[in-house]
Amino acid sequence: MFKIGIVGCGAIGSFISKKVVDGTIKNTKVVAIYDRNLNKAESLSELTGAKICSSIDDLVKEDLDLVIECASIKAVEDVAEKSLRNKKDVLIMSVGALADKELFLKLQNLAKSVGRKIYLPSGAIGGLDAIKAMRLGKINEVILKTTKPVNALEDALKNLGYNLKDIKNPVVVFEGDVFEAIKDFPMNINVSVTLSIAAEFPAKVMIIADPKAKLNKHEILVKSSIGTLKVCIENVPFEENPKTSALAAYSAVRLIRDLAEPVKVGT
Ligand SMILES: NC(=O)C1=CN([C@@H]2O[C@H](COP(=O)(O)OP(=O)(O)OC[C@H]3O[C@@H](n4cnc5c(N)ncnc54)[C@H](OP(=O)(O)O)[C@@H]3O)[C@@H](O)[C@H]2O)C=CC1
Ligand SMILES: O=C([O-])CC(=O)C(=O)O
Repeated sequence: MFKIGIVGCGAIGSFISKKVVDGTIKNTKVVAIYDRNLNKAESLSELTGAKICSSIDDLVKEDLDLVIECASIKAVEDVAEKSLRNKKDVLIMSVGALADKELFLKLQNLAKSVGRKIYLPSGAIGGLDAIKAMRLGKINEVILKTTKPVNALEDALKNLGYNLKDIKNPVVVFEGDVFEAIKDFPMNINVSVTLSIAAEFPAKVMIIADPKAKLNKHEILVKSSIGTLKVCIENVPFEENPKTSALAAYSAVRLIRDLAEPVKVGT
């Protein structure tokens, strides 16, 4: 039995748990969970039978094969470092944290020294298999254009001083590099950091708030010496958390399921 622990019992944590319980992820058990919101941890515990831990320290001491971070950028350092130090592999959803190069290198070196893995799912985007192969040539440009409904960007837009009622037409609310993008939109643009890590090249990012949009759209352009990649993905958002595309959770489920598969398809 493959034993997992989950930090963050929101949209993604709940979805992964459901897929363990319904057998989509086979031979797996959710053993331990932690969320700063006890109510959310309690409903996931009812579903999975998992132990509710009182802290991240508590959770990483359990007998686990994999710890899944699906909480927030701020939680990543603690979850990943403590999981690795306790000899557990870790899957990170809040990949935006790794825009901090020092943190990225620290975790990478730690994983190497303890012989464990850090998994970064493709999340809400696609095409990373091709981009990783292109990286073996020369990458010249990486662009991500993300269009989301206004409510999906609500928290970040309010912090940036936008009055949401004034947005009547699609408006460019951000244009700049990946490092600034994730600072301004920490809950919306983790994918720009995943893309940049796969390409080993900092993405240029544009974010558009569209009051008529119903889907989270990510358009990727990568130019390289091997060829040009264009990917456009239009994701259905989660009802419980419209900031998050359902594909992000499906991507994590697929990654966990594939860990046990004898055949690996895609780069
Ligand atoms: N890689 C990718 O492609 C994608 C990544 N994401 C990221 O994945 C993460 C999970 O997303 P999602 O499930 O939709 O988020 P939710 O907000 O639905 O769930 C996150 C849960 O984690 C809790 N939480 C947040 N910080 C901590 C902490 N430090 N310790 C313990 N619990 C914490 C939250 O509590 P509270 O309610 O109190 O905040 C909430 O219950 C987010 O960081 C999101 O930005 C999302 C989409 C795509
Ligand atoms: O789910 C999405 O469409 C992307 C997202 O929120 C993120 O990358 O943070």
